[in-house]
Amino acid sequence: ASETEPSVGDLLREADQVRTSDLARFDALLHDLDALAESATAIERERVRLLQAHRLITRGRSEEAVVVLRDVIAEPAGAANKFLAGSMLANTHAITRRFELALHALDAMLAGQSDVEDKDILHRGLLVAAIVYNQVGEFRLGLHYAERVLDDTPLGRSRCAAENLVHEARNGLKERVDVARAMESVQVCEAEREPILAGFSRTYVAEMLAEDGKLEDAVALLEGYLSVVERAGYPLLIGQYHAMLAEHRMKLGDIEAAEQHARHAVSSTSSLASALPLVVAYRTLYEVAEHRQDPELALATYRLYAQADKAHFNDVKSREMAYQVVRHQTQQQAQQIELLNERNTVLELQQRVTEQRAQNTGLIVMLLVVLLASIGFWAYRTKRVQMRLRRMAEVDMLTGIGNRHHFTQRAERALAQCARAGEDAVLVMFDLDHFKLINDRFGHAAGDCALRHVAAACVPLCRPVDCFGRLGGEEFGILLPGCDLATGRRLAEDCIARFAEIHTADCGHVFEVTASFGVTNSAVSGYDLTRMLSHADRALYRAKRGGRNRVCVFETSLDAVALSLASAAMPTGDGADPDAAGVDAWKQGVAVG
Ligand SMILES: Nc1nc2c(ncn2[C@@H]2O[C@H](COP(=O)(O)OP(=O)(O)OP(=O)(O)O)[C@@H](O)[C@H]2O)c(=O)[nH]1
Repeated sequence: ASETEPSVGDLLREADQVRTSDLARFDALLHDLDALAESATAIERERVRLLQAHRLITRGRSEEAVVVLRDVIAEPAGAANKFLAGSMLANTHAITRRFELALHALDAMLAGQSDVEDKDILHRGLLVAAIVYNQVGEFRLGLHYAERVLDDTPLGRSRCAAENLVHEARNGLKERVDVARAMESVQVCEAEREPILAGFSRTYVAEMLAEDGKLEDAVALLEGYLSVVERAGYPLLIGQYHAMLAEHRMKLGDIEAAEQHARHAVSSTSSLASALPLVVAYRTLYEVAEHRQDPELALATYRLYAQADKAHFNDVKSREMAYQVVRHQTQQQAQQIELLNERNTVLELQQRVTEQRAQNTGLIVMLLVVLLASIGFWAYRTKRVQMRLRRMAEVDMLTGIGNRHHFTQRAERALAQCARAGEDAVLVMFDLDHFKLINDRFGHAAGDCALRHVAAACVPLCRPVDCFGRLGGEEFGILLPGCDLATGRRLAEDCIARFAEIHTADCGHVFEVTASFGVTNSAVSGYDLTRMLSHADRALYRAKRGGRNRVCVFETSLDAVALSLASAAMPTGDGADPDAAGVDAWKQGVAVG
């Protein structure tokens, strides 16, 4: 059964075809479509609504139709439906002579034309545009839209309608209508069974014939078709045929026929107070009365002619005015939109400026951060270099303890502090025993290794306030501020004990490391470092002489001999410490010996 049953699409197509020609069938189809609403798509259901609106229009219920059409335009299921609804709305307003509304509807409809793919629907809209623009006297626009339809070389009814609209527009523009083309469109319209449109096409041909002085031909053409036009039953067209015939007959001197046609024209268009045929008909009747020298009738018909002419003129002007009003409104709207757009642009620019400013601030902050980071980095690098340089200047690279220069500085400061505080300070000085032998036997690297062991063994015995340094070669010094002689001696003995525990296997050879110690304190030697060093050195020398690997405390009675011997052997320089100079000379003598 489903194979024979027509689909919603089929029914829609048929309803569309018969909507103007067969109202009974159209109603039946709408009824069927209503029943099939469930199986229809949203677009199809909407198309049914548009057909229902069409039925309302044909029954004179245009107000209700307008509500439906506006509804579809506001929320369409598809672009084509929106366009179709727009064209129907414009047409409805034009039929009810609300040209401003019609023009607004057209503007809205034409804005969506590029979205319409269905050519038939597009042509329907463009034809409505041509009709409305011709009606409001904008024949250029009428011509444009009618020709756009013809550009697509449409068939049948669309071509017939478009051709007629082209002729109407050219006529309105006072341009010549192409007679051959008008005759061709007559045939197209007749083939489409559109007697009214074919009839209008003939009026354009007749007009051109009359313009060329071929009045008889024009009359023959119009009269030959008059019965067909009368059967078609469109009052305006019937009126126009009779009015034209009346005018031409009058010119040909056929007064009786002219009067008859004029009266027919009046009777068929009497309900259309502003129709042009009425004007022509009354004018002919007036001319007939004049011709018959009937002043009373002439005056009466002239009055009617003047009235009809005024009504027609007013009608034309009001339609033209509608166009101007709408254009003005549209322009105003466009200006308002432009104004708003400009305002938006200003706001956008302002926002961009604000953003740019924020961006710039961010950039500056970033630059500052980068700058601070690099300054910080360079400060850190410089500090590190400084620290390295300082360490290099203060530390003995072989043993890692303070060098002689640093030892001297720290020890002098500590001694000055002890002097101020009236505290004792003790200096321990030691020299490795037979170090030359170690070097000679095991090599210089083994000697270096032994020096590192010795320094490392002493470090844990010193307090942070003690000054421990390598005075040169294999000679070391430890200054203990705030300590007495006994403490110094104990420290020296602890050192001896620790040296005895040194394992030199990691130096490549196993050998013993011992040292000889000389100790003095500030109570005996004073707070002068050079003097203390000198005294400690002398005690150390005694320790060497006494058999090495031992501690000797400076004693003036024992060590003064050496001092005076050294003083005598060594000439003293300007301001030189006699004690210190003596020790060095003496030492040199020992080394030589
Ligand atoms: N490996 C090494 N040897 C050094 C270093 N500084 C000095 N010497 C050596 O230490 C030796 C010191 O020898 P001397 O002053 O004769 O004294 P000694 O051999 O220790 O004998 P006494 O002091 O009398 O016990 C010299 O041979 C120097 O070359 C050093 O940094 N590394």
